[in-house]
Amino acid sequence: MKRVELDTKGLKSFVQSNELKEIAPMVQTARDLLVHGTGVEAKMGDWVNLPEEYDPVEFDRIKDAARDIQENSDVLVVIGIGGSYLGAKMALDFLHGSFFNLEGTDKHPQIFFAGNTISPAYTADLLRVIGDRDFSVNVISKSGTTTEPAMAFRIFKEKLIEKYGEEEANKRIYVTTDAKKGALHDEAIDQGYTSFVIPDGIGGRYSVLTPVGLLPIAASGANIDDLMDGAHEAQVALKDAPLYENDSLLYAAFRNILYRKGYTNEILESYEPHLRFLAEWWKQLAGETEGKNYKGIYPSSAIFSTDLHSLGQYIQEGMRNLMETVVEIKQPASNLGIPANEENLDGLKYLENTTMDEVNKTAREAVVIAHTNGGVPNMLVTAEDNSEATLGYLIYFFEFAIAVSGYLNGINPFNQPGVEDYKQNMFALLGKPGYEERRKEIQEQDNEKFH
Ligand SMILES: O=P(O)(O)OC[C@H]1O[C@H](O)[C@H](O)[C@@H](O)[C@@H]1O
Repeated sequence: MKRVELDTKGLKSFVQSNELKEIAPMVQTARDLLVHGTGVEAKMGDWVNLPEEYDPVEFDRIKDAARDIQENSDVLVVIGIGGSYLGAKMALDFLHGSFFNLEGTDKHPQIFFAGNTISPAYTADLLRVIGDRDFSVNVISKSGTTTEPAMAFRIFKEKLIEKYGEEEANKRIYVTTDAKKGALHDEAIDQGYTSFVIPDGIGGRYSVLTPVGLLPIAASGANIDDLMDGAHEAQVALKDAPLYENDSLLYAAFRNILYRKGYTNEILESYEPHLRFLAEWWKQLAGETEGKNYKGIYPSSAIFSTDLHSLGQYIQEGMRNLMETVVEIKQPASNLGIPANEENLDGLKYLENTTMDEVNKTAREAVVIAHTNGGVPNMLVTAEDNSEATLGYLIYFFEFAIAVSGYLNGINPFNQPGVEDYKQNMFALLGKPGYEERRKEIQEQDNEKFH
């Protein structure tokens, strides 16, 4: 068994073999563009070989920094947004479960995330939760100029300086940013912050296996050597294997066959709440890679069985433009039996010889039958366990499939021009110097009323 496998039983009545045969050569071509670096913006495909090309010296520096943080901090605040946030958060939840921060141990700090919102309430709440405890900050921004993390960095840097004075505060600031340019890069040089590099050839949503994810993951006590080994296992298994022996390529092929048949929304689901952020990370990876030229599968997510009680009605009987991809952990970190109860007032006696995991997996089987019968095609991605190696493999599996999907649909998988519009408007409305013209345009638009 590979660490991650694709099960397509839930596609039987939706996809014909000839359709897979028809798309096969196009999928192989898209993969070749990615792997041979001949596709558009190929320079951003360095993550493909990252598991065997990452810098071992910086990797050891990350582990050293993680140890320092574990020794001198009760809290680590990770400041970043988008690809500079979601990968680390996803990994911590996947590896450590839903209550990592509440299981206070002296082995690792609590790890909180800031700078992924402009909410003063969220930020003030976090400042209050930290209180007067010892803390460090890892500020992450590839561009070094994104507004949300920059605002949060000012706030948490001020708190560090108030608590420790500038010299000690500077020792508690870890920067992950561009190797050569950007406001964060320049400040790190000026102030002597410990800093790590986001490689030029790896964009934010593909950067979780760079220092962007590795420092927070290492600080949590997880084994980043195993993480990279798992990603390397995936690179060996997936990079060159032909379509029919390549579950990542098959996932790309099937989701695109379904997309072309009108299933334009993909819901990534899990029956494990601690995989909620796996879907959040995947939504940026898929949505920001594919949503271009007014095309692309819209990525959404759900946690079952919880959301079967809220979204179940729509999925069963709403518009038939949905496909579902369930991510399931074969060997969950824990399992529980159903306690015996003589009175059996709840009628659960029939479950007393099963475990919660058996019931959870049976629920998934039952839901797939109901939803496929209702006209919703289903795929199942099975991950062996919630180990670092399996997570590394899973990250590579999805990054590879989504980038191939992008090339398959003739778009640039590595840019994100569409995120600039709102930023220009925000800067104009906030009165940022240089945006006066844009501000005037917006005000003129405002004056146009329906007649
Ligand atoms: O890492 P940064 O440069 O701060 O960018 C953080 C995020 O913001 C950008 O607007 C893009 O939407 C994302 O692709 C990126 O991950």
